[in-house]
Amino acid sequence: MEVLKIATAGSVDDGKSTLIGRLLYDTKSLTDDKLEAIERSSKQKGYDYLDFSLATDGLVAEREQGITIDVAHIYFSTATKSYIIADTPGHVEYTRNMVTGASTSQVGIVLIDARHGVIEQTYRHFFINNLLRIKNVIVAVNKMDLVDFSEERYNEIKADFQKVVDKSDYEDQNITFIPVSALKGDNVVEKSTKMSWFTGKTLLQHLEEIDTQDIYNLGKVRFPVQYVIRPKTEEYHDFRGYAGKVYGGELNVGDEVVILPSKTKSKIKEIFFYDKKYQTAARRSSVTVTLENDVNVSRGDMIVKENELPKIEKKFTATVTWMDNENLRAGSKYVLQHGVHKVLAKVGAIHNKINPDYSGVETGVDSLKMNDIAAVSFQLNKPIFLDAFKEHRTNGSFILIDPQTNNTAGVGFIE
Ligand SMILES: Nc1nc2c(ncn2[C@@H]2O[C@H](COP(=O)(O)OP(=O)(O)OP(=O)(O)O)[C@@H](O)[C@H]2O)c(=O)[nH]1
Repeated sequence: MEVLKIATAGSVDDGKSTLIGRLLYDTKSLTDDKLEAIERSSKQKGYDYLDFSLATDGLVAEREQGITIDVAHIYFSTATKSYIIADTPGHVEYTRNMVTGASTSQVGIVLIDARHGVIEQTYRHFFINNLLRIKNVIVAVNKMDLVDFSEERYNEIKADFQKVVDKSDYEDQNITFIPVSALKGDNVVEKSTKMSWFTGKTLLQHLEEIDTQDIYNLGKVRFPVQYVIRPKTEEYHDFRGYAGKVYGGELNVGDEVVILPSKTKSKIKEIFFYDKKYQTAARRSSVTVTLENDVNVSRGDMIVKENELPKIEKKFTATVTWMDNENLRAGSKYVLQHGVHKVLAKVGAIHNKINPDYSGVETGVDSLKMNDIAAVSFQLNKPIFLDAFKEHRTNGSFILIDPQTNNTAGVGFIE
């Protein structure tokens, strides 16, 4: 079954929990005991509607206790797809959580309270969706019941949001606006009877119809070798397999390939998944391949197609989101982990700090604090095989590790 990963972001009280609760409720994904708890609590509180905030109560409880949370993941499925929702809090101090949540998502939901319209946080949420090249963004204008389901108000918000979209440099992005009432259930799973002026799909219908093929088939194939398999048994004496995960495209038997960094040429001879042989290794599959000739391949090498070489560089610029308590400073050193490689990286210049509210950039900055986003240049002690993040989400991103504390201190997206 297809899996669609969604990242949601909204400001406090925009109704994120309610929207997720409504999705779970209307798709009958809540367990009986959760359902009972919700009905009981709603009755106790004297509500004439269901208190969906309980559907995601684990997260809420953590938040109330002020515990630093990562990203909560919520799972549900329909007959067509399995869904994973990465639920991230929308505050500026959680920017790093939003980045982590969105970095593996294919769809972003930006929530807007219809009464308040586009606010500063809306810009930041959209910016993060753009930074991470999320192709499908759904702008859910919520609480339509509190603005009399007004088409005029909805159009006003849409026009305001469009001004932000016009500033974006990501042209292939699909942006879909949907007016909803998460609380009352309008246009989430069921079509609203109160907004006949809206002719689009409901949120779930839209999610169901997103073409995951289109999202997955991107970029060039990158096969970082995780293990070299050389069984020492007599039967397999000459066997040399290279195990790893296929990123960005497919590998086929007979493909002309190049092994990096040596740039030796070869051809894919066999593709194994467990003990069975296949003609094709699909994107994101974990396989073992063998090559036609006896070439020297080690862990950390990368197999790519002959005419699709990545860049081999020791110097590059990346957009970094900083995640550590200790500031990032120009001149300091980190361990940069890019796929299976760990190299030493020295921070060159911090070119500019980007204001995610689209108000421009700050120059002359020499340190970054937690949640800051900036263009930073790096110098490595060894070259890595990289792509620009725009062209390859996996091979275009990395993490920075503080060598003293071993903390993940930042994430980077190569420019
Ligand atoms: N009238 C109306 N109220 C809504 C709607 N959606 C959410 N609410 C209410 O808005 C309030 C906040 O909703 P939550 O779902 O808790 O908001 P949240 O964005 O998850 O907030 P945090 O958990 O604090 O981040 C609650 O009282 C909800 O009942 C809606 O469509 N209409």
